[in-house]
Amino acid sequence: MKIETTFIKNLLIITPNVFVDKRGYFLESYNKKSLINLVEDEFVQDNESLSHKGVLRGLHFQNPPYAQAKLVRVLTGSVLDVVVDLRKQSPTYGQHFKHILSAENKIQLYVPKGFAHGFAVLEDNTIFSYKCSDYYNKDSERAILWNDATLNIDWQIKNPIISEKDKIAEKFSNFVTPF
Ligand SMILES: Cc1cn([C@H]2C[C@H](O)[C@@H](COP(=O)(O)OP(=O)(O)O[C@H]3O[C@@H](C)C(=O)[C@@H](O)[C@H]3O)O2)c(=O)[nH]c1=O
Repeated sequence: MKIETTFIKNLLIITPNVFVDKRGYFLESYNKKSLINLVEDEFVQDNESLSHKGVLRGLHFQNPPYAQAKLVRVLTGSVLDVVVDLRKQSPTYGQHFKHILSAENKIQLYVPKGFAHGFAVLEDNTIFSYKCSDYYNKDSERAILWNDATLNIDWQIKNPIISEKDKIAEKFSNFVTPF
């Protein structure tokens, strides 16, 4: 497993070792010990979503004390994954990081607590899978507007398909971070 740091503190790119043989492949999708001292979260919930090409989900987070760290990956298809640093003491507060995650590259992102997370779907039948360090809590769900001008994110798709909830998400310009 290769673990790479990014320009945003504690945000990691994880590339698993893939063992290919005549049957197909094998990989360890999560190994707590390999991430020791880097990822201290205990993951308690696994989620999966299927999306069509052109879907955009995000930018989501849960308020403390229900904040979630996430370990995200793609099982089929591909996405542009985007995270925004919401930690007010962070030198990269308000900045975003993006990376292509695909069934082909098998890359995972470790997104600590204190980030908003979203993704734009680049292929039909994209299955997105992620581990979360806290349970879903409907009352603490928050969303920041994906196309807020202040964030200046190039999502690489035009006129995305988004949920009604995400259409009325908060503007980052009015946003007060809970982290
Ligand atoms: C996130 C979630 C949703 N749900 C339900 C609520 C709703 O009826 C349905 C669909 O939920 P949503 O529209 O919020 O799904 P979605 O827009 O895919 O939400 C997800 O987006 C990505 C970007 C994230 O980072 C995730 O943490 C999560 O917020 O599933 C759960 O039961 N458990 C969960 O953990």
